[in-house]
Amino acid sequence: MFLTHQAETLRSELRAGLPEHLPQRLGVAVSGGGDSVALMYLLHEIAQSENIHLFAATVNHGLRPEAADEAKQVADQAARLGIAHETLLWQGWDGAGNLQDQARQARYRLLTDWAQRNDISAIALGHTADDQAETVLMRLGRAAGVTGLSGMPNARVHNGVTLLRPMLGITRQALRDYLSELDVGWVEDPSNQDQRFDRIKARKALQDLKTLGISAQSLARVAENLAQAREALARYTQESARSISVVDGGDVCLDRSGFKQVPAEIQRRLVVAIIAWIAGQGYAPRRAAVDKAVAAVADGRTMTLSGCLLIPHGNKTWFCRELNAVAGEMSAPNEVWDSRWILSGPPSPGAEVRVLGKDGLPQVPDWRDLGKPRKALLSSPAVWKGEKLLSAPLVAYSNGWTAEFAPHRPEFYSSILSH
Ligand SMILES: Nc1ncnc2c1ncn2[C@@H]1O[C@H](COP(=O)(O)OP(=O)(O)OP(=O)(O)O)[C@@H](O)[C@H]1O
Repeated sequence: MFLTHQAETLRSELRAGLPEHLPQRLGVAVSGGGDSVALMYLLHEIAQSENIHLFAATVNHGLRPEAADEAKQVADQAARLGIAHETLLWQGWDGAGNLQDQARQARYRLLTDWAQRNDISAIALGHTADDQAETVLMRLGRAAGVTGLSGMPNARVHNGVTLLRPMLGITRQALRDYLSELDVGWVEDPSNQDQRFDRIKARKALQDLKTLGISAQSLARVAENLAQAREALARYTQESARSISVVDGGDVCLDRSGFKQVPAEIQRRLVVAIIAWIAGQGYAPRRAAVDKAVAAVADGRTMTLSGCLLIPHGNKTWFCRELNAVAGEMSAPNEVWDSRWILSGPPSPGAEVRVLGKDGLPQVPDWRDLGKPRKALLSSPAVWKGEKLLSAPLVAYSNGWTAEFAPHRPEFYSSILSH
């Protein structure tokens, strides 16, 4: 295909937003809108010159009658480029929850499942500089910090698949101009005109901000700058964690006087990182709750937060799982318990993994000798047969059993860099 100077610039900007080494099989999510159609055409050029396979998918949410035709239009465009294309149908909405949110979650699930089925390790998405600028504007309204204002990340892993956003520096207009030049059509999503959505309001506000010299591109650059600052803060947090905390089994113990000496921003990041590591990413606490936790650590007070318990213990604060959060967790041996642990041992018919709890701890002979807070021990995983405790490997009562981290679970200090 003949490329004009402008198209060539776009292509190299897009390439710069992609990882240096592209996977052999790359996916592209194409809604049929101008951004993702342009992405498919540009990626097609790149895939040809770098000799990789490109695959495209469109999700039909089944919410608008025209959606099937739109998916067909993308399928035809893909076919003309020689790209394998699949339409993924969402049939899951049961009327519960927020429709936009449910549709979005379903879309990512369908796309990542599609990628896994086809051995595709990364999917490119068509978010643009305008989307990034709108995100930043909306987050300004929520008084976000460095992380929030760094906008959408250009890569993140979802359901085992890497989602790439290589066009965060490219404007929507440049992509539409490119398509017009190629004489390729696209669909305008009708929800774009709908004032109900904050994103659309942000889009309109951006028009007005132009008089102040604030453009989509400048806000997208702000996000990029802050993403670099976020990266630096994550490293600072990691270094602080290494010097003032130790990992004990699944718990993290933080030295109180060391904690008081690090800047407030790092204190908050430490607390968030510890909680995310212990309780899982789905438990991200709110800013006010994090501030309370920082104060609780500094003052040596007990607190519960997002499924974790913070317990002062000597000159440390012990972060562990909260008993109530895991009281109902049950799994078989060799399976994952609480998304964290795998307990394995000798064949024991009828054995199950449950929390040690108040019934189990008294059955462990020497738990007091461990010198750990009782409440931290209570929430440990244990192996039970009926009411009989077989093992509590994290409480030095193993009886031939071991407790290992679930395979996907990162080590604590490296998990800090993923925030
Ligand atoms: N129906 C769809 N089928 C395939 N891909 C889609 C679909 N909808 C959106 N996408 C992909 O997601 C990108 C962003 O689209 P859009 O901005 O509408 O989504 P969003 O819900 O705002 O995304 P996010 O919530 O992740 O910011 C598109 O450019 C495209 O790559």
